[in-house]
Amino acid sequence: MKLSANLGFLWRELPLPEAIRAAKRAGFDAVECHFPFDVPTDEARAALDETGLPMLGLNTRPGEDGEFGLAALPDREADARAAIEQALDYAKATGCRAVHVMAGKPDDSARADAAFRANLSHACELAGNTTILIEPINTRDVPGYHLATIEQAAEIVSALGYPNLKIMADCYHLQIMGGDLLRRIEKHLPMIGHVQIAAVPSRGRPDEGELNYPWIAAALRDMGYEGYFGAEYRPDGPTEDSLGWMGMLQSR
Ligand SMILES: O=C(O)[C@H](O)C(=O)CO
Ligand SMILES: [Mg+2]
Repeated sequence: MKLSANLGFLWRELPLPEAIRAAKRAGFDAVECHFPFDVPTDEARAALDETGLPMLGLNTRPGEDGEFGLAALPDREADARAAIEQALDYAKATGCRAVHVMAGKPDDSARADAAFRANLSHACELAGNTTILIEPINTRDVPGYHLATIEQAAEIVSALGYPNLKIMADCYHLQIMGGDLLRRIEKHLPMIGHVQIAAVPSRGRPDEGELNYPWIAAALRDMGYEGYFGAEYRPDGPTEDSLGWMGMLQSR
């Protein structure tokens, strides 16, 4: 299994270039991050080139004061598109493969849906070779988030019809929002651009909690998933001390 370190949660105390180097030392095959925009692109790029790790993804900026994305906020089209353009520019300058367009927590869900689809279309048309990801996020952690289920994400991907629009299937969120992980991932497999993992319910290291990731990873591989598994969990101490689970997945 190919493993990616999510540097929004792992080694988050380190500057991004140092976190990339730490991920390499620990044996990860790739990295992904959340909001790298304060780090000059040439510094991030230099660490990626030096380590040889691909950067799989980054997020559009979340907005202000507890906002969790902008793309589904009616009347915020200019802010949402500026965030998309900033993320795509950063991705292109660093060779990052995907941009996760964060939806946000709108008040009016019908207008929100129209705004989200229009902003995603804009993102897909600008993106070229960069993949655009949308991620269902559980509403226990983020009440009011516009995109909460894989079924909702699949309907949007299918309706918009862009080949570079994919779903980020975060097993932590999917398990909380209905479970039945394997069947639901298998049903939507051609639309899935990336998979993330963490324990449920703690969001701790993937060898804790109610999900059996070695088994899930082998089942996903058998059904044809060839991508990486992004470790997006919160270590309960230094990241290096939390990595005992890696061998269990790498050997599958
Ligand atoms: O929270 C998550 O699961 C994400 O993957 C994310 O990118 C939001 O920061
Ligand atoms: Mg995630």
